[in-house]
Amino acid sequence: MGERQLSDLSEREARRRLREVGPNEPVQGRRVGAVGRLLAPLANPLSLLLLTAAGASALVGEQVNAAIIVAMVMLSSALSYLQIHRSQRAIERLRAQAVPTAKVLRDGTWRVVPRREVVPGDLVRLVAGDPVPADGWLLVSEGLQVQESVLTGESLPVEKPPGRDSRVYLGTYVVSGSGVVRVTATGARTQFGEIAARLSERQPETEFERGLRTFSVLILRVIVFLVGFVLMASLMRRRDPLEALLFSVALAVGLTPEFLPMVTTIALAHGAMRMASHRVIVKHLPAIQNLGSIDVLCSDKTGTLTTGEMRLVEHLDALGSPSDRVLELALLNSYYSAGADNPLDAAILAHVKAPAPSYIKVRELPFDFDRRRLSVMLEGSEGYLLVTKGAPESVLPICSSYEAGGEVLPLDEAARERCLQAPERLGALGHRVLAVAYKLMDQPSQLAESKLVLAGFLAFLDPPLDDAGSSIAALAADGVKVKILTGDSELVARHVCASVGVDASRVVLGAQVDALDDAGLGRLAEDVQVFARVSPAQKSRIILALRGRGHVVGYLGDGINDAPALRNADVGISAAKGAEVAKDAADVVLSERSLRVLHEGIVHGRRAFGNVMKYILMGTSSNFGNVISMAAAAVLLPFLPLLPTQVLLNNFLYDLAQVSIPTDNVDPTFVRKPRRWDLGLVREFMLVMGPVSSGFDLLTFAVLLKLFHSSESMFHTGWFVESLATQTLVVLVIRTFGNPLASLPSKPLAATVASVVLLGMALPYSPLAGKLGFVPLPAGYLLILACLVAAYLIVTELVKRWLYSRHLGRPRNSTLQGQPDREGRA
Ligand SMILES: Nc1ncnc2c1ncn2[C@@H]1O[C@H](COP(=O)(O)OP(=O)(O)OP(=O)(O)O)[C@@H](O)[C@H]1O
Ligand SMILES: [Mg+2]
Repeated sequence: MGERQLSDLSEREARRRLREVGPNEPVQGRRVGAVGRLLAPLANPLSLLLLTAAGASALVGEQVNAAIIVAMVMLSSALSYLQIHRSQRAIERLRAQAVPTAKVLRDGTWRVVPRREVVPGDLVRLVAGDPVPADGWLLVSEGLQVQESVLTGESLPVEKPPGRDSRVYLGTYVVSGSGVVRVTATGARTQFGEIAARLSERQPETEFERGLRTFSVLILRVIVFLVGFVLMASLMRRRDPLEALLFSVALAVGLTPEFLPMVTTIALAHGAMRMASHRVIVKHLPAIQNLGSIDVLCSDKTGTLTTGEMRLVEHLDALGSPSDRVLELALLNSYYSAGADNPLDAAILAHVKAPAPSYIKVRELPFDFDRRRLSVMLEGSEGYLLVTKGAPESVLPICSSYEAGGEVLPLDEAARERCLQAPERLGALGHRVLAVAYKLMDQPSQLAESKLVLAGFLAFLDPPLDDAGSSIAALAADGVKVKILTGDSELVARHVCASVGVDASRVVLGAQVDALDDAGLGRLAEDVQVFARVSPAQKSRIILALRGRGHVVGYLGDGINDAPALRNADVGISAAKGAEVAKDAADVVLSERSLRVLHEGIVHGRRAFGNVMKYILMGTSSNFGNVISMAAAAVLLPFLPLLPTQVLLNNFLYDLAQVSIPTDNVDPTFVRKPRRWDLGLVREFMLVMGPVSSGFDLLTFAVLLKLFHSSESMFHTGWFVESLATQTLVVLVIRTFGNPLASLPSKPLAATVASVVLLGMALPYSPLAGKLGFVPLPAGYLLILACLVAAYLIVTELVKRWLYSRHLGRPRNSTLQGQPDREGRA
């Protein structure tokens, strides 16, 4: 059936059906409305508890307290909401540049529409590399082969002839050939909608999210323990139960890193936006973070190390003499094959610049990455002609004779040896080599790829990219090992890798990969930098084996054959010009395939991570220490060490100072190594820095009680100011691994920290003081306070150096923290 007779949908009818059946999404994305998102931070149990407590306070006549609590809960929620909302909007705008599309026939013209707008009845054109956008049957098929392993487990592509029984399914993708599909079902109604949805989702949890979760569990445990303890102690001291409860809740709020989601989102969004200025699109925010953790980057060769623009440079007969005959045959193969959208075929067509002789195409055995060859059967005046081209290793075994100098001779062992000389010579020069073979037949009996005549070889030049060598060196210097996983031959891989500085002293072939179990492959893959003649499934296995050894693995590739590897990597990276299915499977899409841009992305990822880590270490050190001191004081003192509202205000101001952490500068040394969650460091910070900070709090208590014989209000005021100053200023120490005087914070961070400390000091002298329960502090105390804060900062600096050197200096061997550093380099 010609395409002219295809009955298409009108745009109007398509829109009507879209309204009727809904968008073509396997699982309807749960869209949270603006109100829902505004209320989400409020729904955190602590906020609810606080609001309940505020209600109770109001009932017993403490309206001021109630108002303060409600105001603070509202303000934090609003701030969080606004910031997160802004970042998400920015990310959605970026993501809109990478929406998946499909080509449909409507109102008589082929047009590209978002894939979610495909409706039943639509005619969809599929070419190699396209994901099948919905379920349907094939009206037209030109050697269409579909990879259905996600649904059937079958790893070889399935050939789909045209016809009503020839169905294609959402979730699969076209490996070669082309066709037109009549859509029968979309979205959740597709046969495999559910499976497809599950598969198209990324791994449920990224490395970063896992880290966040374990951290949250840690914090939750501490909160439950501490708050329970304080509540019991207060009740045993027969304090007012409402006040004791409020105080405990306030403590819990103080411990909760309530701005963590906001800080994380903003930090990651910052990274994403900076990457967007290099025209790199990040599809999921956590992918940025994972970029920063990558310690192994696997990549295919073409377009990463080389320009990807193929040029045909030689055409030789089987024994290596120049021959036009081989070029003629190659032209027939390229011209009549359906998936002509490929750089090798394009190079052949471009080289010849003349139309191919006219034949009738009878059949095609399309290219696939396991056979690595492609055959077409043509009908002409001399009978039936079968032309095959492909990797020499794949074509020679199906030949029984060869052609040289116009003569056809039997291909015995000795001849085979001689025929292999030309491709070896060309491969060693870094040329990609294809073999061409043919067979003449009277009958188109079967498309048997056997007993062919080897016509000769084609050599293609694909020069290495200028900046590939320097980018690989830069990545290596920053702790990212680059490994090449190519479907090309060992010789070519060796040559190209050597020219860009990848160690190709050992090259492992696909066949050797199959002989190994996962554990063995993992060990081997750590040592070897270059894999050649690997199939898509083997690429994927190598990635999984490396991940199994505790590496965070990125995969860069843009071909159909890269899709499984992209899916299985921690971060899949594809290019805008790549196959649709590769872009679908990727987390990050580069506008140009460039290792340099990717390197920058990795640095941005580490920066974002560095800032998130600062927030976490802040919260778990001085903030944690404060809460311990409060707990201790609540037990030891005859009165509450701070009023519940003061605890909340203190925490609120402290949080405010942290809002600008995502903007902070990150030490250049920090971004020079892959960074991963190190819960051990967090825990140690908590256990060491916390008590250090409590020590200074206790010193403050002593000063207030013994030196100044403070009243209850003065005690509250004195401690409020001390605690706010210490826990806020300590960011200047924690934010850098090195000397805080040599590494300056970003302007917004410096500004928020300074304003919060000054505001805290000014409050006791403000008109609000009375309502908040503050009294002016004596000048003498302020002087001592300044000394205490200075001493505290010096001590934390020393302790920080010790902690960081323990955690960041030593070679790691645990797979959970840092990457295994086999050479033991720090
Ligand atoms: N259109 C084609 N016709 C015949 N053979 C082909 C064609 N395309 C590729 N091949 C053969 O299949 C092999 C593997 O394909 P390809 O090189 O694209 O894999 P790859 O893993 O993506 O490689 P790279 O790392 O260079 O991108 C090629 O080296 C070539 O021998
Ligand atoms: Mg490729």
